[in-house]
Amino acid sequence: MSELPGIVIAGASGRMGQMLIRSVQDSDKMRLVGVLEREGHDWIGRDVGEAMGGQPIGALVWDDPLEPMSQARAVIDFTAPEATIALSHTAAQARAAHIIGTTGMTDEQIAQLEPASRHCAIVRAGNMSLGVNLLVQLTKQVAAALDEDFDIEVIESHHHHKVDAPSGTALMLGEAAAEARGVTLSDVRDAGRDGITGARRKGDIGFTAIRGGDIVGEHDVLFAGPGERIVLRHMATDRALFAKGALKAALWAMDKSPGQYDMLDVLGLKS
Ligand SMILES: NC(=O)C1=CN([C@@H]2O[C@H](COP(=O)(O)OP(=O)(O)OC[C@H]3O[C@@H](n4cnc5c(N)ncnc54)[C@H](O)[C@@H]3O)[C@@H](O)[C@H]2O)C=CC1
Ligand SMILES: O=C(O)C1=N[C@H](C(=O)O)C[C@H](O)C1
Repeated sequence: MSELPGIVIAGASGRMGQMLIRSVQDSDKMRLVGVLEREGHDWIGRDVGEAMGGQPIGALVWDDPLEPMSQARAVIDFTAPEATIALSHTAAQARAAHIIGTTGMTDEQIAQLEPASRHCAIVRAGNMSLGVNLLVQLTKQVAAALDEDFDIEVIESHHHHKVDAPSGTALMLGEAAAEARGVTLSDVRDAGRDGITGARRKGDIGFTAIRGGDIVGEHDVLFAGPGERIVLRHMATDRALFAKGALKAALWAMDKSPGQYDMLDVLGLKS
C-alpha cells in the first residue's frame, strides 16, 4: 500500500491547531508529519502529542516550516494574517496545498497570496463548515429575491478570545449578499455603529459583533422589511466542524492545479 499523504498543521497550540491535530490523528486518509508554532513558543522541539499532555505521536513542533513541509502534500493553517502570508511562500516552494482558515486578513494581505497561488493550490475560507457554506448560497438566493426595502444585517457572536471583527464568516455572508444585489461590499458596508449615527442608509449591509464566554461561532443574516423579517441562522457548537472541513479541503486540494479556491469549490456548491 502506498504511504498516506503527509500533512503539516500550523498554529499547533491554538484552539483550532489542537483540534486539527486530533482530527488528523483520527483520520485513516492522511498522516501528520510535523506541526508549526511561532518562534520562541515553549513547544518548539517537543513531540506534539506530549506537548498536548498525552503520549508521544512521533510528530515534532517546528518554528522553521522548511523541514516538515518537505514531507507534506498540504499544510492546514489557522494562525494569524502575517504568519499565513509567510507560510504561503514555503507552501509554494514545497508545491504543497495551503489550506487557510485564518481570518482578519486585509485586502492587501489577501493580494499577497497571489504569487504563491501560481505554484500551489490555495483553499481559503472564513468558515470551513458545510452549514455555513450552504448559508452563503441561501443568503445569495434571498438577497437576490428581495429589493432594498429589506435592510440586510449580519450579526455574529464569538468567544471572548477572538481578535478580529467582523468575523471572516460574517464578511463571507456580507459579500454573498452584496454580490446578489450587484454591489461591492466595501461601498455599502456599515460596521461599528456608535453615537449619533444618523438614520440607516438604504442599501447598506450592516455588521454587529458580539464577543463573550466560550461561544464557538453563531451567525444570523437578517432581512428586515416592511411588516416582516427573515432570519437565516447558523450555530456552530463544536470546533470539530471546522477541522472536518479543513481536512476535506486538504485531501481535495492535493491534486488540484495551482490557483485560489474556496470551500464552495471543495464542497461542489458553486452556483
Ligand atoms: N475558517 C474557519 O473555519 C475558522 C477560522 N478560524 C480562524 O483561525 C484563526 C485561529 O483561531 P484560534 O485557533 O481560535 O486562535 P488561537 O489564538 O487559539 O491559535 C492561533 C495559533 O497560531 C499560532 N501562531 C501565530 N503565529 C504563528 C506562526 N508564525 N507560525 C506558527 N504558528 C503561529 C499562535 O501561537 C497560536 O497558537 C483565527 O483567525 C480564527 O478566526 C477559527 C475557527 C474556524
Ligand atoms: O475565531 C473563531 O473562533 C472563528 N472564526 C471564524 C470566523 O472569523 O468567522 C469561523 C468561526 O466562526 C470561528
